[in-house]
Amino acid sequence: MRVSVPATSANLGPGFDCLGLALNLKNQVIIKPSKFHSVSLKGEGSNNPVLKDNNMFVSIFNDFYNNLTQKRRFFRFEFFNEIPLSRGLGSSSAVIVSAIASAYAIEGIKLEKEKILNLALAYENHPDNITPAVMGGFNVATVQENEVKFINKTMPRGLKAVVVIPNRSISTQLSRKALPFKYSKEDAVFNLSYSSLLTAAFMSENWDMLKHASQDMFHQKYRMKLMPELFEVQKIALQKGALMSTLSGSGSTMLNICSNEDSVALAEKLKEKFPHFRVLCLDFDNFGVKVEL
Ligand SMILES: Nc1ncnc2c1ncn2[C@@H]1O[C@H](COP(=O)(O)OP(=O)(O)O)[C@@H](O)[C@H]1O
Ligand SMILES: N[C@@H](CCOP(=O)(O)O)C(=O)O
Repeated sequence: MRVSVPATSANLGPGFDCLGLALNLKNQVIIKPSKFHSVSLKGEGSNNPVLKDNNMFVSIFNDFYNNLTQKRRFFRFEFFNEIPLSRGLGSSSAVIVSAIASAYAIEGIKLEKEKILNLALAYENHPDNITPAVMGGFNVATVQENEVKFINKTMPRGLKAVVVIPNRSISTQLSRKALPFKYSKEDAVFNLSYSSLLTAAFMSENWDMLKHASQDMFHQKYRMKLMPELFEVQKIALQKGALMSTLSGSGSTMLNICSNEDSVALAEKLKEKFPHFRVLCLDFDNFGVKVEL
């Protein structure tokens, strides 16, 4: 059985903990019944011993599998990871979502995507990464009485994401602690109005509005200060044709959305200016988690 899951970019500026979209950068796992437990890793995280010995995917998979079947069986897990860890591209959501989907699928149980999403909430209580990881596309999501309420929209082929990935990681948990405990009414109204405008821009495909609507007062400035070069990435991206440029999730990646036509030149310019960062030109993913038996 093969399961794949896309990277995600959350917040999109003002939509802290509620907006997110999926990118065509994927983690895949092949799971086979085996006499012994074994793990092989290729790609991102393959030199990290924790991922081999105490893998979050394996522990979530086992929790669900054991609960579902009451059986003790062994598996071989072959991971092919494209999503960098702790860079704000939803690596932890990808693991959570794909582990849950895998545990059911290997027993031949077909689980609705909404069910996977609600089970994933037990591991990540903000729905902005897990929703696009499950559903693909652009998503607006909130949690009501332990259920994710969301609206999903397909991303068009005419746009690309140019992501700039620094070589320094930022843990989501730690970076959430760096945010203010309280916000003023002005900041709350600011983010409410910009997040609403940004959502309307995505839903109506008014791409010229993205630049105006993607401003934020809740988290970016606090987080980007930890890596001041990110302000320069944002400035250059906007000058060189990005429709919007925001911190991806809790960072350290910057997400730049642009037209297909502008994407190569934008990526080249960012590579030239920031040779020590990784720059990828990606399509959007519109499918989300995928199980192939
Ligand atoms: N491919 C993976 N396999 C196992 N665990 C992973 C993998 N990717 C991420 N993780 C776990 O998720 C953590 C990163 O989560 P987090 O700090 O939320 O960053 P991100 O922004 O990438 O989601 C890692 O430290 C690791 O524990
Ligand atoms: N809304 C969350 C999103 C975290 O995304 P990640 O990809 O960095 O895990 C936040 O801003 O903390």
